[in-house]
Amino acid sequence: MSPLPAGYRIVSVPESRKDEFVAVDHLAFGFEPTPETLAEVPNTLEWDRTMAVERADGTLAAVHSSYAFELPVPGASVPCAGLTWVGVRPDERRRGLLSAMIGTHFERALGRGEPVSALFAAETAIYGRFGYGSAADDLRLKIPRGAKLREIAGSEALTVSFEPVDRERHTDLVSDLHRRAGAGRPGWMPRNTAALQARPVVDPPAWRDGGEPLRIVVVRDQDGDPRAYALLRRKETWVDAGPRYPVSVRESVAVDAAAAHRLWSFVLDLDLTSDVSTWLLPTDDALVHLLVDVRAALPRLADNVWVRLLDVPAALAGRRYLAPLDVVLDVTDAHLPANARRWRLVTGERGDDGTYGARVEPTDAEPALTVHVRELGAAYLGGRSLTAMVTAGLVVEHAAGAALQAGGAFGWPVAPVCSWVF
Ligand SMILES: CC(=O)SCCNC(=O)CCNC(=O)[C@H](O)C(C)(C)COP(=O)(O)OP(=O)(O)OC[C@H]1O[C@@H](n2cnc3c(N)ncnc32)[C@H](O)[C@@H]1OP(=O)(O)O
Repeated sequence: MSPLPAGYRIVSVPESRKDEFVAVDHLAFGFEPTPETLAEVPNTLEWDRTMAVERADGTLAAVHSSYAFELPVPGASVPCAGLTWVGVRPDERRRGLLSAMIGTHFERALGRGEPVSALFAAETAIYGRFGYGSAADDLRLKIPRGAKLREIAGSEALTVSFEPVDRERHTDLVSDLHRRAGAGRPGWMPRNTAALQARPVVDPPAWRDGGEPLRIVVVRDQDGDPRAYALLRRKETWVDAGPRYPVSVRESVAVDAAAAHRLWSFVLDLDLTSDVSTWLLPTDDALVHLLVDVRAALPRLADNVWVRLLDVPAALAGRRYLAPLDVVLDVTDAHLPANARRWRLVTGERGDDGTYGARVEPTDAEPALTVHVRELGAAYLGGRSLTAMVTAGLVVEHAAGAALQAGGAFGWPVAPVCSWVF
């Protein structure tokens, strides 16, 4: 992708070089965890997927790693390299180190048979140039205490517990409910290792920003089975008019509407509090529909997961489509030339769930759409409209109506999101 400075080379990083690796990331991100935090937070790196740029003197100048994920996509899931821990020493910036690492990352992911890569972007300007497209938004709300919810039958019968988070007791509960609540949602990345499963329930004091230790609200049915949780903390705040504690929700999930109603009825009515801030909710979360006055919750969108199609035909054939489609796409991709050509995507028989699989083959036929691999990545999870991209001038439509038809097939009724940052 771009040559490294003379004497620099890309190397694998074994666990024995963990301290060197982590030190580069701390320099790049400008933070230094306390020994207490380091001891408490599990290291999630997969060492056979952890790489660095080494200088001629053997020291590390830049690092990255990836997770072996299975990315939920519309109606299916595909192997995915979850790019993470990208950092370049501040005194080595803008010399092409990231570009070289991205080249290695693509090559290794393709070698492992991963047709897709995904990431959370520290800054939005970084990854589009490498063909990653912003594929989902998440919703952030700041809901006034006591906000009214629409009534949902069955909510009253559910019980609620509120307790300190305990890693031993709550890891499995959170993992299991997270998986169940997100089933069928594109982008809902499973936390597939013990270290990743522990992440949501660890709570070193340095992460509390003056708030209380992490608490968990659990909603259970009459049999005692968990149906929803919220991980949250309150921050003691007194003003002349009285208590005004803000509540910050780290993660919340519910397996059905009654559980969501019971959960939010409780969280929105905690004593001493003034408002509840949510994080990384899907844009179609049940809460949006339950709130009587969603405007008062000051909804705000932020870019969520970014997706890069590494192997275009395998990636496009790896998901389902909402409508029959026969379309020729002229794909542009400056970094992975094997993708840069015309592809014919043809859907097959309608499946039992009403959706369609597809085969994707090279063709010389005239294209209906010219699309950069970045925009294809953005549309891949079904949450971005190809028609809107034509309107914005990012996708070129050669045949009238092609974007409407392809967009209808690529779209998906469940909004994509990843509920946690990897
Ligand atoms: C998935 C994740 O882990 S996200 C975390 C990313 N890490 C961080 O944000 C930590 C702090 N920043 C860094 O470590 C580095 O500055 C990085 C990783 C963002 C960039 O690394 P560099 O080695 O400087 O990038 P590199 O020199 O390869 O730049 C490639 C191109 O991207 C551009 N670029 C790189 N970073 C940025 C940025 N933050 N904003 C805008 N453009 C950028 C460069 O200008 C260059 O453009 P050009 O090709 O037109 O000349």
